[in-house]
Amino acid sequence: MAVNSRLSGMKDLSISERRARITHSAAVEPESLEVLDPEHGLTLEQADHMVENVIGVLGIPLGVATNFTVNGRDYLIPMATEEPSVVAAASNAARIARIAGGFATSTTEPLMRAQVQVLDVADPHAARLRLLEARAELIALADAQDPRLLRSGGGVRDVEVHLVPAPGATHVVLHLIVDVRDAMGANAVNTMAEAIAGRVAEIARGRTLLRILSNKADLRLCRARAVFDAGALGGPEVVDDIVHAAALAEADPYRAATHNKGIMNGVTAVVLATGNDTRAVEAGAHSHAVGRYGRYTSLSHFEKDADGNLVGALELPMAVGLVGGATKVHPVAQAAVALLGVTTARQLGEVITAVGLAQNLAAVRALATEGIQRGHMSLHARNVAVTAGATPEELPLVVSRLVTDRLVRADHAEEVLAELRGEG
Ligand SMILES: CC(C)(COP(=O)([O-])OP(=O)([O-])OC[C@H]1O[C@@H](n2cnc3c(N)ncnc32)[C@H](O)[C@@H]1OP(=O)([O-])[O-])[C@@H](O)C(=O)NCCC(=O)NCCSC(=O)C[C@@](C)(O)CC(=O)[O-]
Ligand SMILES: NC(=O)C1=CN([C@@H]2O[C@H](COP(=O)(O)OP(=O)(O)OC[C@H]3O[C@@H](n4cnc5c(N)ncnc54)[C@H](O)[C@@H]3O)[C@@H](O)[C@H]2O)C=CC1
Repeated sequence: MAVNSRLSGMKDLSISERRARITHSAAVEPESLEVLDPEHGLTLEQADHMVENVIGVLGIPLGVATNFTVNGRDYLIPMATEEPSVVAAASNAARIARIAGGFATSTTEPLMRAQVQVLDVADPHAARLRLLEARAELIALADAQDPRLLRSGGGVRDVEVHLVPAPGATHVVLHLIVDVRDAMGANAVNTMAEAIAGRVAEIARGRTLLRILSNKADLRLCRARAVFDAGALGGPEVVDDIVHAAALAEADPYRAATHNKGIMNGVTAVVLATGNDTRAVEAGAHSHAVGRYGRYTSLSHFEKDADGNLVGALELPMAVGLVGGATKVHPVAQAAVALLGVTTARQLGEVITAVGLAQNLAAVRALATEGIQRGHMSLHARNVAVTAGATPEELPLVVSRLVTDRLVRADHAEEVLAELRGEG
């Protein structure tokens, strides 16, 4: 069944009504969403198998972003986040992108790097050539570690040898370039790196030290672009101002860090929802933000097209997988993957990149127009009211007062509560 992600008014529904709309609009059975109930999600026993010294599990809200079209196909996007307005913002931007056909995405092959560091090499330049001469032998040795990966069409694709000038010596660093197919790939490439290290030491005539993947996944890139209709954004001045805002992020690292945080609001939420490694994706993104000019800058770009509409473009390293890691063992992650309906790691990475671009656009549009506080803080007001002690019955009244008074602050929430309760 084709998914229809154009769902309006989800915010006004109860949780069970939202679930009913989702199962009606996507190819998932209602029972598959039952694991989203806290009492049916990750069990203590499952958690105890995942990490060490387990004493409990942490619940994070799982929302669904609507309106996404990627490469002509609709997706409902599971997002795990503690931050208010993230899911709303992604849905809002996807709604605008949809007018011009949604997001177009592409990806490289899923290539990860593992590094093998060699120390105490007397002749680093000659050692580099000796290692490159042994390319076929090293590839065969590494490939022999992972027959399942080979059967899936993956395996080592190349060997590079970098000479890294470091204090006191030149380090010889061999890179194994591995096609990890649908895995995130860390365990797969780490096993290979450890397996070839002895032979690398012999050939280089040195001592191997670190044998680990690089989180600078610069050969595993996902790209997303979209046209955002000028009228739906608020007019030509808004387009120009978003371009001005993006220009500051390109030029100024103080702004770039916040701009990129806005992108990661979306990216990390989907990475987490699907049980993937958030730190790996974040490390990759921030190293990519330094880019080829050696200066930290924005990951995305916004420009005005010939028709006066806004065009957004985003490229990100994307080390995510569908086999291995928590994705396969966490029941909620499995439900999230089923809801997304992705079948390859590359497809997952492309959708995540589209979400990153949407998230970025929503935030920058808010900043370039009314400011972040109205949209974000009116949703954050619920947290503030609960923190101040509002009961479920008092909540709507307190939230509405905080928003109308444009004072979304704990002290004001306490004042409003005292007033409501006839105190003071
Ligand atoms: C918050 C909005 C979307 C309101 O925007 P709005 O224009 O008031 O929204 P609306 O009521 O007209 O609704 C438009 C659509 O937005 C979605 N939507 C709207 N409200 C909800 C809701 N409650 N629950 C679910 N979905 C919602 C929904 O898709 C809805 O369509 P509909 O369903 O009506 O057909 C807008 O102001 C916005 O996009 N703001 C940006 C918020 C944001 O970026 N938050 C992230 C936290 S701030 C941060 O960490 C990053 C930052 C900002 O520093 C990054 C940077 O500096 O670049
Ligand atoms: N620096 C980092 O980012 C590090 C991350 N990790 C962790 O490593 C885990 C991910 O490692 P993985 O190697 O992805 O997991 P994994 O080792 O659990 O699964 C990958 C394996 O699945 C098999 N496989 C089956 N079907 C496949 C297919 N279609 N495509 C690819 N492989 C297939 C292959 O044998 C492959 O080696 C994550 O939990 C991550 O947090 C571990 C060490 C360092």
